[in-house]
Amino acid sequence: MRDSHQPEQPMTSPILITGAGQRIGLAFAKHCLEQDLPVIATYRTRRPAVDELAEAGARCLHADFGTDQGIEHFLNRLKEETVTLRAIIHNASDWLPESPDSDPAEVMTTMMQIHAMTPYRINLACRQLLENSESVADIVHMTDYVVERGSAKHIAYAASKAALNNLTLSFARLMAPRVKVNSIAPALIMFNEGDSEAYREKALKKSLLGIAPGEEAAVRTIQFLLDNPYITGRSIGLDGGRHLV
Ligand SMILES: NC(=O)C1=CN([C@@H]2O[C@H](COP(=O)(O)OP(=O)(O)OC[C@H]3O[C@@H](n4cnc5c(N)ncnc54)[C@H](OP(=O)(O)O)[C@@H]3O)[C@@H](O)[C@H]2O)C=CC1
Ligand SMILES: Nc1nc2c(c(=O)[nH]1)N=C([C@H](O)[C@@H](O)CO)CN2
Repeated sequence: MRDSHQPEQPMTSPILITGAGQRIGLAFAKHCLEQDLPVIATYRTRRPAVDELAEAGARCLHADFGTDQGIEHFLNRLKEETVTLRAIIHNASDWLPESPDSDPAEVMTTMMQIHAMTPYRINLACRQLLENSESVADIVHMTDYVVERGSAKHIAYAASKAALNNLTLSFARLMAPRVKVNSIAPALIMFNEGDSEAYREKALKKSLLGIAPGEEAAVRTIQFLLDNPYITGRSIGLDGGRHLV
């Protein structure tokens, strides 16, 4: 029972992480929970890792951003959960390649839906929640190094990440000074199951540092942006010097 003479403790606004069911999103959610920071995590596929997040205190919301209805449903659920947000980490993503049997219109539509429409709609809908934060709030867009160079095999993916990077510029202007908005543009961070040895060897050679650093490199970069009071409208290249190879 709180002593009535104690000053009202400022509420700690939750951090929203999309696509937190695995890999980088999951790692950042765990990082926040380890610091006793409240987390709202979205997942599309219910895995044991999501159960573990919930057991650790995260509020886990199902969200499939593949349709406008899915975004709308998520936003309605989010607003039932909180009236304030410390940060939004737009991490949810699908790395769709073009392939001979894929429909180009479907690939582009899906990529723009997840990487541009979803962050766009969530940012606009959550502006007041972010401004209600007890401290300056953050939006972090997880883009990709290919924003700078394009991609031969993930053309629509690269274009959608470039759109996301442009949202960083617009939302940084719109939401200052109560909200900072930045991109993180990773190159290879971690491999996927099933990546062949030949692919791994080739991929590692694409950067100066020649490593796949793992989730922690992304976790530290997100935290760096949340901790820094004077960076907004910028893209942080998390790419091992790939741009110089
Ligand atoms: N890993 C890397 O080396 C690199 C990563 N990045 C970027 O960093 C971020 C994190 O990467 P990584 O951890 O590998 O990401 P993942 O490929 O593991 O994807 C993260 C999550 O996105 C979710 N997701 C995909 N489609 C949808 C959808 N339609 N609706 C809701 N959620 C969806 C998936 O949910 P579920 O599994 O629950 O279905 C998945 O768990 C991404 O934005 C990625 O583009 C950029 C460059 C390199
Ligand atoms: N959603 C995802 N996006 C990306 C992934 C991934 O696994 N999921 N992986 C990459 C590659 O690591 C690429 O950077 C290697 O050059 C890119 N985007």
